[in-house]
Amino acid sequence: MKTYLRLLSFAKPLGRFLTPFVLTSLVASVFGVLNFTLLIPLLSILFDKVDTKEMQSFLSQSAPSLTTSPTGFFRYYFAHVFQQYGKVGALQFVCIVIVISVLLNNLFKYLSVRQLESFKARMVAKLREAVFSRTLNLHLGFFSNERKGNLISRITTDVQEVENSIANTLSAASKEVFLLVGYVTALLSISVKLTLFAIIVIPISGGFIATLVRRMKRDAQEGQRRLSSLVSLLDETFGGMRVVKGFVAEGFILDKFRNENDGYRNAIRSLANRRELASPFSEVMGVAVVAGILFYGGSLVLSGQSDLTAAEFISYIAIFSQVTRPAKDISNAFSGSQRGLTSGERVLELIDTQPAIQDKPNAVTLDTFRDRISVQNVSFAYNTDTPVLRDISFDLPKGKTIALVGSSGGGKSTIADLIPRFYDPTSGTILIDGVDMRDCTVASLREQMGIVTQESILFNDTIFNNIAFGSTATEAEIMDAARIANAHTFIMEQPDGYQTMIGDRGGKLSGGQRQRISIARAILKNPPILILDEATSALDTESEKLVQEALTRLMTNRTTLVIAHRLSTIQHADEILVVNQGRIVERGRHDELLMLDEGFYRKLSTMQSV
Ligand SMILES: Nc1ncnc2c1ncn2[C@@H]1O[C@H](COP(=O)(O)OP(=O)(O)OP(=O)(O)O)[C@@H](O)[C@H]1O
Repeated sequence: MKTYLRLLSFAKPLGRFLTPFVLTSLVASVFGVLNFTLLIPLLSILFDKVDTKEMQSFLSQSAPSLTTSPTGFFRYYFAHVFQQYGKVGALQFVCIVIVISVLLNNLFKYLSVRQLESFKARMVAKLREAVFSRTLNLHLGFFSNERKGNLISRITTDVQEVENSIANTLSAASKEVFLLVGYVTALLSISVKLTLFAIIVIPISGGFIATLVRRMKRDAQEGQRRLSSLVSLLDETFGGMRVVKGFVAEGFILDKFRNENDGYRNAIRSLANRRELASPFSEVMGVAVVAGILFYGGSLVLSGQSDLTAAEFISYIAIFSQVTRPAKDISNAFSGSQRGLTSGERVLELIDTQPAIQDKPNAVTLDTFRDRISVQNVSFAYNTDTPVLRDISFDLPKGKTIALVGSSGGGKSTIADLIPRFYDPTSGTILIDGVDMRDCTVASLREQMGIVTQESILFNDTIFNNIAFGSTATEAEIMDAARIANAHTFIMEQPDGYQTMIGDRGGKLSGGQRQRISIARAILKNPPILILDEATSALDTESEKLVQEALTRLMTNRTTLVIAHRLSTIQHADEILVVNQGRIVERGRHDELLMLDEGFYRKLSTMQSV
């Protein structure tokens, strides 16, 4: 119930949608109930014997109001018509009333469905936006621990599932609830005793349905888990198609796919079986209850213990048989909603995840970078107790370049990730212009920085928009940035120039071109501090030269922390930190480090033959 209410609250303001929906559904069900409540007694009067006493008593009354008793209202006029126009006229009256009532019933049903549809669409759109916006604001570490496919399926299929089942359930249940209330009121007005008997008998089926629902929830959870794995597998496969083909790994991938697909199929089959079981079960129970009422009530009428007339009893049974349909629909809707509820819980869980990196209540805004970044005795561990960085200290003064080098897995990228606060140190502090970074707003801190990573992060959009990346830069500014990044020439050679679409993740461009677009983006942002993960190793000599040139221009007059893979590119760095197994093992300028006998840097340089 809590999950339901939270999901519904996304469609705020609820009153704007629910009030007209409730009103139209209510009117629709009044007309729906009216048909059945009127039909049999009136026809029985016509075709059976004319209950003149009843007619007389109706006619002696002043006309009852439609709101206090719709049946009384119509019976009164029926009696009138009957007296004035005879049986055929009265029959005509009944038929006209029924047609009008069905017409109004359907008109209001349509109006209520329209309200519900707009409510549903609003709820789902808001929910999807809320979950995406929360995900965007989560800390980077969250994304290393969570599979991408799992996140994608929460934002797409799970939200869809909420729409399909919860909103549809709400629609079915709410409409049927009014109908049910209408029928039960009609039943109570005919016989309280019989209705109480029915109310006692009906909940017997409740226990069975509850067990079934619990099992369905388990199946739904398993199904969603399998579907997430499938989406992850698709994402990984399509993202790495070149490798899959190069390693002739299609069979291996297909086996993995089959495994997840079969798991999903089994969960869904079991869920569907149980859902299908719920329906016939409630139908049989419904019929059994009707038979029970027929026997119990019929015995009372036949033995004269009840003051119900035969017409009233038949009318009661006719209405009661109608009760089972909305009751069954409500029970079906409830069992069918389990999948949507499971999905809803997955979506809400993501919405409730708190980012590990967020602004403190009185965080200060950094307007500019004036002096230096000081990393002081910093240690860091990811999710385990084993530290990845131990006691790291260095200063990055304004306008200087510090390079990080060392063996793979030593901790260079981790150090670079601490500067824009992608992670916070486990111990130690990082100061920017003397202020602890944790006391600054995350956005203003990151505003001071430009990041160029090994992997160019590009979107399936135009080159122009990929360079602008949300900024309101003019065409001239974008072109200037592209020129400095050595990208203008190749961009102009593209079929649509700056308006060329570059495909998923920039797939229609070469590696070097992608990097130069990333560099142009950083040049356009023009941040005082630059964090650079050099990725020249994957490029050919010509491309490398262009990229290196672009990087050198980007670094001019900036404060730079660069992760260097080739020592040739950092010979002029102001300080080089050699990182090994999470510690800074050597530090100094290029020439100084080369002088160290048995030094780590010296060994690296021999390996790269600088
Ligand atoms: N998200 C993560 N979760 C857990 N451990 C991680 C994570 N990222 C990196 N590590 C571990 O931290 C250590 C340091 O990794 P890091 O990427 O900082 O090294 P690196 O020096 O940049 O390596 P390379 O030069 O190969 O990129 C490695 O042992 C790595 O396995």
